[in-house]
Amino acid sequence: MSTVLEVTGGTALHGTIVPQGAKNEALQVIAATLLTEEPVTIHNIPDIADVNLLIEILADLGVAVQRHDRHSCTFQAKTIDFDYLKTPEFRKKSSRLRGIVLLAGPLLARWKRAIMPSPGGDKIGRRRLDTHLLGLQQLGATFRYENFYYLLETKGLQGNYVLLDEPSVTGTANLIMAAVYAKGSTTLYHAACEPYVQQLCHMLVRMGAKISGIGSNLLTIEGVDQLGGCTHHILPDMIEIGSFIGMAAMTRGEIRIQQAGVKHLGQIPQKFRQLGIQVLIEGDDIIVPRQEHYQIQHFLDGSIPTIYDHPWPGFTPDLLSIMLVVATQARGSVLIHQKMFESRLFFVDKLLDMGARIILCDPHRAVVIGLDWEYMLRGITMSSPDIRAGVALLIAALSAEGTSMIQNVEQIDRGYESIDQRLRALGAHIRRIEV
Ligand SMILES: CC(=O)N[C@H]1[C@@H](OP(=O)(O)OP(=O)(O)OC[C@H]2O[C@@H](n3ccc(=O)[nH]c3=O)[C@H](O)[C@@H]2O)O[C@H](CO)[C@@H](O)[C@@H]1O
Ligand SMILES: C=C(OP(=O)(O)O)C(=O)O
Repeated sequence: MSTVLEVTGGTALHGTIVPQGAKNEALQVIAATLLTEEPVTIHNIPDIADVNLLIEILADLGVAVQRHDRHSCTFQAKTIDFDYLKTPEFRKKSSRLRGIVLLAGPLLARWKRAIMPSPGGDKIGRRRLDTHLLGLQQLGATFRYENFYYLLETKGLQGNYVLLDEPSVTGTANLIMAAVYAKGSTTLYHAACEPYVQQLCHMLVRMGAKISGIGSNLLTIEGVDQLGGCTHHILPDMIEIGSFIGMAAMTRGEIRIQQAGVKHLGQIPQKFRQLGIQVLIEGDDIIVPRQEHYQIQHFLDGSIPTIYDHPWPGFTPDLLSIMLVVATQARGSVLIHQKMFESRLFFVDKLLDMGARIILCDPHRAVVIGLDWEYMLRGITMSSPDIRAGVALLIAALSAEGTSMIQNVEQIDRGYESIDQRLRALGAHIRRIEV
């Protein structure tokens, strides 16, 4: 048995939707609950497969997890069952989750040893862990590869100056969580500074950590002896918000995205505007009004625009697949350049089958020549290769004429909460079927 989404496209989406809490923030802050023996309560946790799996793994490790409702939990990490980290069960679970790498920093900081297994997550190209391991080494850890994991140990972490190899998001989070207990002062330069890393820092400060430079790529952390409990609220998921903007445009509908955390969205609204989509801001809501056509904006010199990813405050790589699919019905052409990951654009083959005009130049670049509704995409059967390509295909299916079947829905469920149910409330013809 497998789950398939059956989508009959061509219906404009209408109504109001509230974004879920951010997946990538949730993974960081839930891992950070390991840093204290006191209770930490987290609100606005998205009810999605990846986050639920991390919570399950913490419970397996011996953390007391109390669920208050679908989106709130209290975690209390008094002790940890280290033997569990070497079991086949842990190996199996960790191989389904990228966020598992986030346990290394807190475990090392509090218990002086940790395991970093070969993580799961999206298969979207090489995803190296050098920044994590070399950074932790500079804070006084040793590491060696054993079987399916890196074993990290320390006699006591020591503050240091660490110039990160690249501004890795989870790498920065790991180093911050290790440095809060390192002796003396740590400087992290070339650090990732996206809102979810900032949120982690704010939470740690509320727990008693001393961190300055939050929001910049230069963080200074003065080690402390102990952290206490706190309450934390997760931001809205910016990738989900971008996905809803794309759905509104591609179905020629009108959507209000409520409580979107507008000031944390960085370049996202302006990049959609570059595709010609109206993105209106009203208080903390985003409104995408109905538009018959959207015209891609040229660069000032009149040249064809490029939309590419870049570490924050640049444009997130996780929305490029969505920009690409939205461009298929724009007026004009755009080059989509996915710089960070080399296997994320292959899903365009399915869009070609649906009738889109795209030239895949190489694994990183695709030129999209917008159809401007000269004709609609056609519904087909397709498989979701990764979480964001999966949603891009879902957007294409919602826009297309006829019925599409999207297989491998587990990929979408990793990061989007009850997506079929929530889209039905906006008028989509979508149902989840077991085949
Ligand atoms: C669980 C989680 O939080 N996952 C996110 C996190 O993954 P993750 O933390 O794993 O991603 P990293 O930030 O480490 O980098 C992702 C990839 O981009 C490459 N790279 C990174 C920085 C850079 O300046 N140049 C460059 O090429 C890296 O080599 C790596 O292959 O950040 C990624 C980049 O925003 C997002 O796609 C993931 O959704
Ligand atoms: C790449 C992503 O997720 P992960 O890092 O969890 O694989 C993503 O969220 O787009």
